[in-house]
Amino acid sequence: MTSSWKLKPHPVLPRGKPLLVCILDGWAEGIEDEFNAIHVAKTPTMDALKATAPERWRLLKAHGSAVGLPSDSDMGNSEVGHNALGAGKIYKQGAGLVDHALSSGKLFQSPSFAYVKEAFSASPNRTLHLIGLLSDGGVHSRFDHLVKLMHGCASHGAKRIRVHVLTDGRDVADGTSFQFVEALEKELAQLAKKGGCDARIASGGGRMNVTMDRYENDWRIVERGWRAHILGDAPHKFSSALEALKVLKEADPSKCNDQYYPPWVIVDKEGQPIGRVGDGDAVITFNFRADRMVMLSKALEYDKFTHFDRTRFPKIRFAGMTQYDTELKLPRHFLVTPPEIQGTSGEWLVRNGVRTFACSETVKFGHVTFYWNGNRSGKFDEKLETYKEIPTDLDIQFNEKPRMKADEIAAAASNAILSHKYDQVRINFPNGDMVGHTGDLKATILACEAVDQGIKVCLGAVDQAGGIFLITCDHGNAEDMVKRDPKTGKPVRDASGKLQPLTSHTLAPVPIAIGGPGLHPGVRFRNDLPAAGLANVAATIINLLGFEAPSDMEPTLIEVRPP
Ligand SMILES: O=C(O)[C@H](O)COP(=O)(O)O
Ligand SMILES: [Mn+2]
Ligand SMILES: [Mn+2]
Repeated sequence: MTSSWKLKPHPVLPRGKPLLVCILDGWAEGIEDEFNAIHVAKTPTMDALKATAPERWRLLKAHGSAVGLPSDSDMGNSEVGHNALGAGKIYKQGAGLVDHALSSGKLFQSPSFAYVKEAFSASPNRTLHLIGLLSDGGVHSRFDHLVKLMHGCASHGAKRIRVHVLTDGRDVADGTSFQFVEALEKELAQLAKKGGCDARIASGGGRMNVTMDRYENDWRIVERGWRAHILGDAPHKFSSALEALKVLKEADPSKCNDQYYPPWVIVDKEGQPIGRVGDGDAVITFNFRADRMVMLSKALEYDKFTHFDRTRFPKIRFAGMTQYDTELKLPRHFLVTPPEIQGTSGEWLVRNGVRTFACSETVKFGHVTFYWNGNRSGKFDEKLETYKEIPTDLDIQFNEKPRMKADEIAAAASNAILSHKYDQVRINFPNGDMVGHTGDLKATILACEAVDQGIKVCLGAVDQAGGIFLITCDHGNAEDMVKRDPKTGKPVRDASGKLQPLTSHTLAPVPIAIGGPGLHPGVRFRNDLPAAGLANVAATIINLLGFEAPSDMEPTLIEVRPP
């Protein structure tokens, strides 16, 4: 170890106490009424932490500028939340970086733009394909980015544009796909009118069913997207995107929501797909967030690829909105440089000999590894780190089995704590978030109860091992399951009097609690950091492991007073 990586021992807090770091995904403090799944759920373990040790329980900011998002009206999300938690610093994140690259025009001056432009400006027959999430959620993508990108490409010579759209219903309300498609059709018509550009929607599907899988949970999802967007092949063929959404929903209203639409393609009068990707075409994926674009990028970029049979592998010029994996350098070409996250707590701790066990089930596994470590897919040190992924169940929606793998995660964490092989045991319970995104209130209540029971098991192990715990969350979701009037906070009803489920994250602050028999009795939360956020957690963890935190991290949340 070079001396620059050496952390000073903490003046009071010792090393050698196993530390549980437990992230409850999608869990925050909200209005306490019947639409707050956490409030309604029986959560005695979390309730006791709040009630019995007020100096060791507090709230943290988990949205907007506190996690590097463009504005305080941006809800938090797992990417920026886990980046901030792991790095201990606030970085300007993807959405803001793309805003700047587009408004300054720098995006269109980048070498990667020149690279894709070469394809679409070579001949009017060469097509530019844009693939991504059609949404203004600001989590994976934004509608205004897509619009600016299309217009910019047209003014740089694109004569034929095909947009392949994944419908959202997860970061925005279910059913809004219709509005987004209508708005996109208007922009495409403008491109035709103003620029003589033949611009159309060519294929699509629901984001949870088509293309946007993550962490290699289910390659069949990406394969369905490949077939629709690249090969022009899908079980459902329509003459327009609006027709696709309408007809599919009417045929099977229970299954065809925005998140889960099956793949569809737009065909011409002869029944031929209008947007197959051919040799020499350009492809841009317009999502800025990494996790759900990595798998598609592999399929688009890698010569050697075994996850499914691509049938045809067109020779394309491909660029991502950003580089989705900087370790893998994937994709090679990207329009906006991603934040360079350096000196994360993971790296500091490894370089000071701390042994870590990290675990979640597949859908959140990369959150406590890849995102925690600053968007890095590998380990820092094979010997000091153990990563355990518990496979997520396939082929069911998350409200069908709200316990998900909470029991397995709790058991793995407890065993790791009791083994005394690790100094830090870091886990993520996905339930509040994954079930919260379904909009199913009853199931989300069960999900929160499962998480609370999982925490209880983990805290039992912490007690037995004489350890310490730090429990916190990455952003809100389960604490608010209904759309509300922003001024009054009262639930809003649609024209037919029905309440509208809220499937997205929220702006709410998240709790953090510390404790355990190994915690020095004088440790308490400081009261001079009222605006602290997720980025203050890394220094806190480093202190609890017996070190002083690096000076460039956001300040620690704790102080030690004489007991
Ligand atoms: O990708 C998703 O599932 C949602 O868009 C955001 O959820 P996450 O930020 O909790 O992963
Ligand atoms: Mn999350
Ligand atoms: Mn989520």
